[in-house]
Amino acid sequence: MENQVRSGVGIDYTGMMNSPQNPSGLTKEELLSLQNALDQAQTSLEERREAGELDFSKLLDSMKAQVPGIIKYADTAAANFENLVVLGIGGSALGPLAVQQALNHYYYNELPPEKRGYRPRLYVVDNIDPVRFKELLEMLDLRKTLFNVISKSGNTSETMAQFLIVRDNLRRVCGDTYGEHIVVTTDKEKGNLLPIALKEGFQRFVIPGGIGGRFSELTPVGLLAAAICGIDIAQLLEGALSMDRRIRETQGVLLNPAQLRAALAHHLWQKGKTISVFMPYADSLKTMADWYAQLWAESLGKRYDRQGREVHAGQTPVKALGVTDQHSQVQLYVEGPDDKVITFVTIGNFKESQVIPLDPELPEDIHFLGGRTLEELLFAEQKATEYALTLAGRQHQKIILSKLDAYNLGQLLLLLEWETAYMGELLNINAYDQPGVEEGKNGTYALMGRKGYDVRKREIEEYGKIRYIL
Ligand SMILES: O=P(O)(O)OC[C@H]1O[C@](O)(CO)[C@@H](O)[C@@H]1O
Repeated sequence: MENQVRSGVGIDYTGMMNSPQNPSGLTKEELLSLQNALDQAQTSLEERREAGELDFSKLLDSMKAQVPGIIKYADTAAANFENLVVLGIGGSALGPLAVQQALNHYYYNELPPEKRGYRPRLYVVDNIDPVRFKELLEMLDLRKTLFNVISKSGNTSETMAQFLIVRDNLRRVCGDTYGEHIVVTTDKEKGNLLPIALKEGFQRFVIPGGIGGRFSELTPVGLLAAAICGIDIAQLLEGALSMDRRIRETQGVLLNPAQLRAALAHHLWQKGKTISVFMPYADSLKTMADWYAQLWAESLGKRYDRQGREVHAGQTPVKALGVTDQHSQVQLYVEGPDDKVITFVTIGNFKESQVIPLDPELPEDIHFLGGRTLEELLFAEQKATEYALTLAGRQHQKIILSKLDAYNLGQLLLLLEWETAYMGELLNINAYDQPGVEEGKNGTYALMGRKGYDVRKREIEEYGKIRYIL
């Protein structure tokens, strides 16, 4: 069955390969032509790993060793609180959100406590919209709420602002015990959050030094919230470790899944496919597309290559959802500019099945649905979209999860992280910094009056003098 792999995570890249139906697809020779570059990438990624740049892979074992401690804290937190609120942004929020949505009940927060295994509801607040924030605080009983403040740098304005508001509210409502409602996840040595946590005695978890936000889901950033909400984090890490080994120990583009995905992306990038669409066919993977978008965009969108030449590299990630977006974006994918490569993500076996009833009294035209299942309809629609794209000469591939569980999700996370690292090597850029984002952060500091940013403030004010406003 095409939407099936025996177990684990597989890649069906038929829709990218040359065939009578897809004459503009890649040939096997084209794929193999990148092998030397991929071998060099593999060597240099191992070196970077040793040097501490790829700690998302290197520290997986030590994360596994932390599991009992995390679970111990998580179980106590689950017994003491009805709500868990994650305060963070970017990599400090998207991973926890994606894993929760993928693995827990879709309506987890709405379930009665016994159906949640008496674990707290989870809210991930990844923005500073004042209306949403105020309404969240109004809705929660703060005496029954735990806040996990997550920031690798410990300096991010948005997260610090959220934290200050929450701390203030907690002090008013909970008095001297307010600190018991805050758990901080941040760097071991750096940032402003750390000294506050130490001074005020908040429970603390550490984000290891060599892991940037977008690569940090399998550290306490993601593991803590997942464990508090009853997700099997040991299995998540087991899956991650198995994919990590598979990628590190396998040679050859046709066998190594990260090399394959990066090679396909790189070939198509060179052929002008500047947009990478990530389209899961499962509502529970919708926020995984948000997580992937940050990973791909922030890692690969770079002005300079490693030699300082201006390259403006990077594919624009687009998030879509099957089948929903078949009725909106797919029109563009099939007939619009030929600048996209589409990755479907499918689940071989859904954990639930839903039969569509057959009613002979109803019009005959809808009888074909009766007796079939919703997942059959979903698979049929996904396959039909593949076919329509192929007929239109559009390139697509599919990541297949045999089923959606913690083990396979861990594998998927590592696959996407490693393929991003490989793509960084093929593009010859630094995939681990984000200088374009820093500029905006500094500008915000300046406009908000942070000490030491006066010159920048004057520059921005100067720039703002002439406006064209209708
Ligand atoms: O975890 P931090 O340091 O608060 O950063 C949050 C996010 O901000 C960025 O630094 C820039 O957008 C991301 O890379 C990161 O995930």
